[in-house]
Amino acid sequence: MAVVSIGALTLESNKILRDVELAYEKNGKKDGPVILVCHALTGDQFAVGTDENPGWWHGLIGPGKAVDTNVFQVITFNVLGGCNGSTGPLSIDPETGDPYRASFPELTIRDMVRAERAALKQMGIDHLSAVIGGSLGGMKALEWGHLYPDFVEKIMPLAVTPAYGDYGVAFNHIGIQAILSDAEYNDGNYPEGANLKGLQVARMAGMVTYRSGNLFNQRFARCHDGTQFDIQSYLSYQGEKLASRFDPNSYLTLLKAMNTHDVTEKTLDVNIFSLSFTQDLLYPSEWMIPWLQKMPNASWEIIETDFGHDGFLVEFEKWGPHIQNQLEELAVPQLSR
Ligand SMILES: CC(=O)SCCNC(=O)CCNC(=O)[C@H](O)C(C)(C)COP(=O)(O)OP(=O)(O)OC[C@H]1O[C@@H](n2cnc3c(N)ncnc32)[C@H](O)[C@@H]1OP(=O)(O)O
Ligand SMILES: N[C@@H](CCO)C(=O)O
Repeated sequence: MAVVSIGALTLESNKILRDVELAYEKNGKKDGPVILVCHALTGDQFAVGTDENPGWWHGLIGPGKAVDTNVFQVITFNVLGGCNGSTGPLSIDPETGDPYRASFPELTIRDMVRAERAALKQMGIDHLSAVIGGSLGGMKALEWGHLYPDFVEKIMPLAVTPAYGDYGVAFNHIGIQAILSDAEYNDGNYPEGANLKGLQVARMAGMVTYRSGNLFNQRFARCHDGTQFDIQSYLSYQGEKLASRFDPNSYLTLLKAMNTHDVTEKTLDVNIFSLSFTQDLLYPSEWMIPWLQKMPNASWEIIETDFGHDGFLVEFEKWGPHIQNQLEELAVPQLSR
């Protein structure tokens, strides 16, 4: 696994996180202009992956695709606080020699972006052509524009709003309480192979906000197998799947970071192109667009979809061309095509 070490990081809380590492995936044209891609809550650094194991944006990024790896280098970090190789609750706390688990310090979206800025410096990268990300990744894209407007030419925050709304905080609260009240979670010290019902319920609650009522009604149509409705088995399946691949302490860390993010009162002096998705219950366009209208250099599109919030993970043919057009307008790639 590719990992970059950045040493100690002082967090917004003033706590110091020692021996910080970020795991990453890098693809595309060697020495080409750099695009940073930011994953969502349960994503990871494998945005592209391989043909055998495609990553979550395999349909968007690749040779001749909307994010053309014949032109650009594309880097994705596993987020600070994540559980796929970057420093997070599963990492060893140098103070104790044991994994942090529930003692991992609370993070902000800004801490995550500062860590990535340090990692890029370590990798010898001193300019980004674009930062693209959805959901939590969109919050990071906004934060890149806020913290480092001279380092990045264009930010593309997708399926996001300038802060996380009360509706999102409410569902995060349900998720957090479900995890904390699970005896198997054991205050963060859960045993290997534990059946983490709390994390499963948290994912089920989350799934209801990532899609739309219309999508569920079309897809499941009240079908019943004699024991339960299909939507029930679907949600249970999604809960089990997430609990088998994700660390609950990491999940808590990331939810809390999302809750506190807020650039509502900031003016981002950077080129912004944003996508909102219809029926997004968490990050509605009705909130994002009035904020974008106050920015000096912003444009946007609204994508019609029944997927709602998860629209940024599917139906690339609908919105990929907007991303491609935006990338073609960048200053540097014109020279390198
Ligand atoms: C930007 C980021 O980093 S986030 C991306 C990283 N996260 C992930 O990849 C995990 C989250 N994944 C997803 O959100 C989705 O898979 C998407 C958005 C990528 C695609 O969504 P969809 O194509 O609608 O598929 P969805 O995940 O809803 O459902 C399909 C799964 O449900 C199962 N399923 C469908 N109906 C039922 C049912 N009634 N009962 C039980 N299981 C069911 C399918 O068998 C399938 O299983 P599989 O995933 O093991 O193949
Ligand atoms: N499907 C997304 C939802 C949060 O944006 C994820 O699992 O990360």
